[in-house]
Amino acid sequence: MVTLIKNIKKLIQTEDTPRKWVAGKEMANLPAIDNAWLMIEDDRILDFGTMDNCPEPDEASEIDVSGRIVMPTFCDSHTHLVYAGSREIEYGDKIRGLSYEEIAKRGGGILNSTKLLAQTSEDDLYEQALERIHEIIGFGTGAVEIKSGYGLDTENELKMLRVARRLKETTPIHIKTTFLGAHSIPMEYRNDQTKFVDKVINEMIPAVAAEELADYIDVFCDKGFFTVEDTERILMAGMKYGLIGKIHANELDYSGGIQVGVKYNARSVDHLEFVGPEEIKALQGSETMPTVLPGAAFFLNMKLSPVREMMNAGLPLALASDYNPGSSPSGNMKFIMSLGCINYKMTPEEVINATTLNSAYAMGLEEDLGSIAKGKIANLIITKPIPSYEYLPYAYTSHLVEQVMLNGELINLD
Ligand SMILES: N=CN[C@@H](CCC(=O)O)C(=O)O
Ligand SMILES: [Zn+2]
Repeated sequence: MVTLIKNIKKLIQTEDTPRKWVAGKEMANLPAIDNAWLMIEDDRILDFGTMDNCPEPDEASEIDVSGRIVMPTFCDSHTHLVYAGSREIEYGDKIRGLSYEEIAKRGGGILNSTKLLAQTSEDDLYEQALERIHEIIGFGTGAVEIKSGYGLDTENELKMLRVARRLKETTPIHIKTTFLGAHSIPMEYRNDQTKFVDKVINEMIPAVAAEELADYIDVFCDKGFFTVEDTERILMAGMKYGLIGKIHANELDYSGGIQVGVKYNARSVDHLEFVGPEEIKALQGSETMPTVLPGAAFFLNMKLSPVREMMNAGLPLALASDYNPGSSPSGNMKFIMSLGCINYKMTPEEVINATTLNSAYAMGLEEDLGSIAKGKIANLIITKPIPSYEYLPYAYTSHLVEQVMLNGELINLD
């Protein structure tokens, strides 16, 4: 089946030669074509160009999008969107002055979600997560990474990852899964953290691998959570089963998480509030995507990651939502772009690069998604009529996504 999208006001993030990512000063450039057409065959992009050269295929369904911008869907490379219930009670505690770490020390935070998850059936968990998947597709997300990490025992970690697999089988969004058994230390292991790490390595990882439930392996390598040594052991164990690293690093301190991630060739290191010259040096020349989570820093009112320093040092940068019940209860990537612009002083071009091509790389999907290029999967956002692409992060609470196409098919967003 051929589809021709005509009269596109601006087609953005176009590519003639495929790039794996955009780095440093290049992030300020956003390739685009004014007054464009885009042709799709089945689920892939066939070709694109300017309207003065628009093809007239015999049999094609045509979509006229006058006044609208077309761009690749967002790739959200860091979420925890399979979770049970919510944590708005803690939200009140935070407002009254407790820090994220203090709440965690008391057995709240992640462990609250662990308790709820254990009481929730797999079917119920699936229904809750499915609603979030529909929500984020409506926001224009076409690919999402989903972590486990609220199970913290083998049975419940598997439950989370089976739900993620079922979402992959039953929805059109592209899903990558990450095993995050080392997300928090359960209360009963607080006096013997090594024993818990042993359990992750000897029991959980083999069980996850036996069912082929994960693409990546993650560790919360930070102050009060897992050490560099723990992280190193878990990464090595996961890599034996073909799992690639994707590390929670340097959210709460200079944890060494970035260095250990790079050492084991992690796909990404994420959060990155605490980044100095040594961390930047470690990332330079590596294949690891620095990924910042503006939603979590905003919601927890944290120190901001030095993104300008990283980009000035020639690094690429991705942004993701971190959709989760504790530190970022939103998967709205357009709002993430706005936070990137407002709080981190990134330009609209930089945030679009960070939420499309670079975040596709951060989840291993850059060959298929993240830009408008011949042969890539036709995952597209068609905006409402808007004056410019800068208007997207600028109008920070307006819903500007009119249609979403996934795998060449328009999605019913009702
Ligand atoms: N920082 C660690 N993990 C999550 C938070 C999970 C939670 O609080 O439920 C994050 O990425 O922000
Ligand atoms: Zn996270």
